[in-house]
Amino acid sequence: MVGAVAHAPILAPVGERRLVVGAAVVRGGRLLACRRTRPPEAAGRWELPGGKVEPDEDPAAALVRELAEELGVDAVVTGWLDATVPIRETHELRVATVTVEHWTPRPAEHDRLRWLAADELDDVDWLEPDRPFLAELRDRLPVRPS
Ligand SMILES: Nc1nc2c([nH]c(=O)n2[C@H]2C[C@H](O)[C@@H](COP(=O)(O)OP(=O)(O)OP(=O)(O)O)O2)c(=O)[nH]1
Repeated sequence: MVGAVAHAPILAPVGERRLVVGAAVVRGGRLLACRRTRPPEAAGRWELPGGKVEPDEDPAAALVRELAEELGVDAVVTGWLDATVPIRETHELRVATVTVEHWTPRPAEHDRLRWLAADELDDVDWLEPDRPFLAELRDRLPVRPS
């Protein structure tokens, strides 16, 4: 038994992990998805713009900072989705809704941006932790007439 305990993975409980914040930016009824370029194992995968919250940093302030750094836009956080989703063993993802008044992005870290309608959210290869948020995000987007 001692051996089994010694070899158990050390998983930090949700809440003790370092927080990563992602932004749900919606314009014209579509959600912004960004394609990563690094690290190699995540390059080509899609995510919400955002990043790691620094120690003692307010999560909303961190998201505003990340959107300025990554996209060169000035964002306002308007609310948070309910879920908190683990990222590997060390981090956890929360997602906020944001508004961006003047949308003139200068992508500094992503090689492609896409605006996805409700029925297109499954068209890109999202990072795994983002997938549990898609149903709630889809519900917030208008349904397109078929
Ligand atoms: N930004 C962002 N990161 C995500 C999402 N989903 C997800 O699993 N992640 C992961 C990818 C990375 O392992 C981690 C965030 O790292 P990052 O590289 O984007 O953050 P950062 O700019 O603050 O990082 P750093 O390189 O300066 O340390 O969280 C998402 O929707 N947005």
